[in-house]
Amino acid sequence: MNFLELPKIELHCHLDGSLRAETIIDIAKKEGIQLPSFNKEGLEEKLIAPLECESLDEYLERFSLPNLVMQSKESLRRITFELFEDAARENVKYLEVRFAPLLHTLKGLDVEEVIQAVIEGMREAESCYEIKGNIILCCMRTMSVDRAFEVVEKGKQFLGKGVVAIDLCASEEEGFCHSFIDPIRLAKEYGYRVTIHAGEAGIGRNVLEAVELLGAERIGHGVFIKDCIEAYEIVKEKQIVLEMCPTSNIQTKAVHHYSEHPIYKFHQDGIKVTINTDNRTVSNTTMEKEIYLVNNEFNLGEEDYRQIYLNSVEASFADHETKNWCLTFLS
Ligand SMILES: O=c1[nH]cnc2c1ncn2[C@H]1C[C@H](O)[C@@H](CO)O1
Ligand SMILES: [Zn+2]
Repeated sequence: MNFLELPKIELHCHLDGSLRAETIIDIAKKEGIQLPSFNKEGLEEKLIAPLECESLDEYLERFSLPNLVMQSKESLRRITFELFEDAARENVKYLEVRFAPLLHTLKGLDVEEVIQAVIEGMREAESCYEIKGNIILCCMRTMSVDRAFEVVEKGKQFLGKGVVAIDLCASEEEGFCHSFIDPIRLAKEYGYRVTIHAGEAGIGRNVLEAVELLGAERIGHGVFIKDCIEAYEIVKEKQIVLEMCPTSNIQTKAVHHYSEHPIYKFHQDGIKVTINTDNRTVSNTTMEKEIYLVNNEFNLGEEDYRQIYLNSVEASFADHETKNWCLTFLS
C-alpha cells in the first residue's frame, strides 16, 4: 500500500493539538506573546508529548501552549485553514475537526466569534483543496455543567452551517457521564450528533454509560472496552463506531506498545473501528503515519483498509451528498 496516496477520512482530530510550530512562533511574534522557545525544534520539544508520558493528564498539559495563540479570529481562521491544508496534502478527503470554544475566549472573543472564525478557515480550505469538513464542539469535563450548556446553546445557530456534533473531552473520571446527561440531551434535541471521549483512561464502563446515558453514536478511543464485557457487547451490538488513535493511546498509557493495541482484534471481531490522529502536533503524527503503524503491526490487507474507510464514511456526521462524494475515492 502507498500510505500517502491512499484516500483518507479523519473523524477525530483536535484543532488545538494540531498547530504547526512555525505558525505558533509567527502568531506569538505578531501578537507579542511570550513562548518558551522561538525556534521550531525548541518549541516542538514543549509541544510534542513524549511516548513515555505517564498518563492522559500529563498528555493534556501540552495544550496550554498552543492555546496561547488561539485567541484571535484571524489566528483561529489561519490555524484551521492550515490544518485542512496539511490534511489535504496527505489525501484526507473529509475531516471532522473538534475544539473547545470556551478555551479561546481568554482575550475577549465570544463563543460565537470563535466558532465563526473556525468555520471560515474550514470553508476557505475547502475552496482551495479537494477536502471537505465539519466541526465538532467539545465541552470540557473539567468545567462545570453550566458551561457545557453554554456551548450547546451558543453553538446551536451554526448547526447545518459547519457544526455537526457535540463531544465531551479532557481528563476522564469514572462515572463522568452521569453529570452531563442534561446538556447532552438538550444538544440531541437541538440536532447535534453525539460523540464522547470514553474508555481512554482505564475505565471501560464509561463507554457503556456514554452509550446508555448520553446516547453516544461514536466513541473517542474506547480502548478499555477490552476490560468491560458489558461495554464491549453494547459497542458490538449497536455498531457504535470507535474513533481510535494509536499513537495517542501509547502516549496516554492506554496501551504500552503498538503491538498491544486492540484495534485489529476489535476489527476482526466485527467492531467498527476507524483510524485517526487525535492530535497531529501533540502526538507528532499524521494520518499517513497512523495507517502505516497499524499496518506495520497487523499487516492490514487492502480489504481491511477498505472496510475501515467505509466505517469512517458511514459513521461521519456528513450529509448524504458528502458521504457519496467520499465513496467516489474508493477504487
Ligand atoms: O485524547 C484526548 N482525550 C481527552 N481530551 C483530549 C484529548 N486530546 C485533546 N483533548 C482535550 C485537550 C484540548 O484542549 C481539548 C479540546 O480540543 O480536548
Ligand atoms: Zn481526542
